[in-house]
Amino acid sequence: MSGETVPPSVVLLDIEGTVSPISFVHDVLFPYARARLGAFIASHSGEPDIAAALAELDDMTPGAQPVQTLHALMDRDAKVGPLKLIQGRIWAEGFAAGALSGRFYPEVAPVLLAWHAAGLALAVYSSGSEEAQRLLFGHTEAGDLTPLFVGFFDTRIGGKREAASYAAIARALGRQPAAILFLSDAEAELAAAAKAGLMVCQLVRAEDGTAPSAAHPHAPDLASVAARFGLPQPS
Ligand SMILES: CSCCC(=O)C(=O)COP(=O)(O)O
Ligand SMILES: [Mg+2]
Repeated sequence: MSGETVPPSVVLLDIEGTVSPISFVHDVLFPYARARLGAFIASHSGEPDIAAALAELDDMTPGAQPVQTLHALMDRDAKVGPLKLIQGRIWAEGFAAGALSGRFYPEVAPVLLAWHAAGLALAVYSSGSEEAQRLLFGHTEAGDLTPLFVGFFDTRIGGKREAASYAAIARALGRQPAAILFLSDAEAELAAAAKAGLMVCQLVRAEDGTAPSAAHPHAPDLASVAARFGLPQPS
């Protein structure tokens, strides 16, 4: 362990660019949802959560067709609740049909299993909806990894660039912020988490072309995070 004195007891994980390649999210998941938005809305608009999401979209762009608004939000990769809810519901159908499965970097499942076996608490914080997070971790090549996690947090707890969101996650987990290590590829998210008192480490994935931050420690994969923060390695 270099520099750090007390190893974390909780690891909080981002998804895109941290445990899953950006290309999987942008070239597989997003197009899958985009191609099905119209049909999904036509057949689910009467469901209360979808009706509420459509009303939120209408507030954003009054009078516009919801599919148009969703396309515009997707074009700028907006991390907003109604889009993430609808994407998650479309992915749920894809996972259920066997058309989608999760893609993770190869060391992720073995490292998470080792951390869990050693008693570390694991949690997820992603812009993807809680439902989508559970689907992804429920359909990995190593099987269903959802039992490894004590919490799945999405932007309903707050934005990922807001320090208050990380303080709220610490409270929800019943832990001190300083006991939590947050892993993300995004510098603005790491800055917000550090401001809330969490330990942070940036994942700089070669496949994603992540630019290393000068402000935070960084590592190329989860095994290197383990080495740096005194966490267990897979056997
Ligand atoms: C099944 S998770 C989908 C990920 C997603 O929708 C997204 O916007 C990625 O955001 P992240 O916060 O994980 O970088
Ligand atoms: Mg990310």
